[in-house]
Amino acid sequence: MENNQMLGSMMMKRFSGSSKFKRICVFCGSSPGKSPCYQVAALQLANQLVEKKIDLVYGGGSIGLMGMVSKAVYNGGRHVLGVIPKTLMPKEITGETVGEVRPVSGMHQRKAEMARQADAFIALPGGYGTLEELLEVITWAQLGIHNKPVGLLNVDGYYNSLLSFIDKAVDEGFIAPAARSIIVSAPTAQELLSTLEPLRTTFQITMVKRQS
Ligand SMILES: CC(C)=CCNc1ncnc2c1ncn2[C@@H]1O[C@H](COP(=O)(O)O)[C@@H](O)[C@H]1O
Repeated sequence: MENNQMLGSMMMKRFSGSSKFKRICVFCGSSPGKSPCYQVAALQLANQLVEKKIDLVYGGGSIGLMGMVSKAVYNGGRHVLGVIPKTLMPKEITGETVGEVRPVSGMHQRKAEMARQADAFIALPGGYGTLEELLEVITWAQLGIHNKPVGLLNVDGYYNSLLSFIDKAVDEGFIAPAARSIIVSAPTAQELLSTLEPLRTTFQITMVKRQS
């Protein structure tokens, strides 16, 4: 496709409210969090995905914020893919899942499969599991293993201390300044998605230019 044709179709998609992203991987807490603001943010993200016709890939399970996002995206008519290690499949651990469930052999395979299936990543508030998943996709971006945008939904400043820590790591020479920009943060789902969209667009244009 010619560059100007491609730009035209991108503009059409932007005005029609749909997205360049087909499927986004969401990392989030298996707990709901204490403040209702986290659950509200999870539902707002789900609504944005539905509105922009974006499908969901996530860690499976119906508990906490994971359950809220997956149910809302599924009920909104989008495809939901839950990638679950066989050991976590018993319903008493992850609860009743919605949509398509893909069993994998372990936690490492799960992350690789979630990353393979998505064309961007978003982390909502969560605990160790969410942090581990987030940091891994950032590390993979730094190593050039993927070039998919990574967004942090910084609900009510939940991730302020993580962002300050990353800035300190840059100041202290442990993270390259260029690698700081891998992670994009915003306080609302709407802002985050509109910040992530052009990142992928820019990349695609670069790819087209390289190929032509
Ligand atoms: C035994 C137990 C605690 C089960 C929790 N059940 C779970 N079911 C599915 N995915 C999960 C579960 N716990 C953690 N994860 C993964 O780790 C993240 C959430 O971990 P956390 O709550 O932030 O730390 C999710 O994005 C998910 O991919």
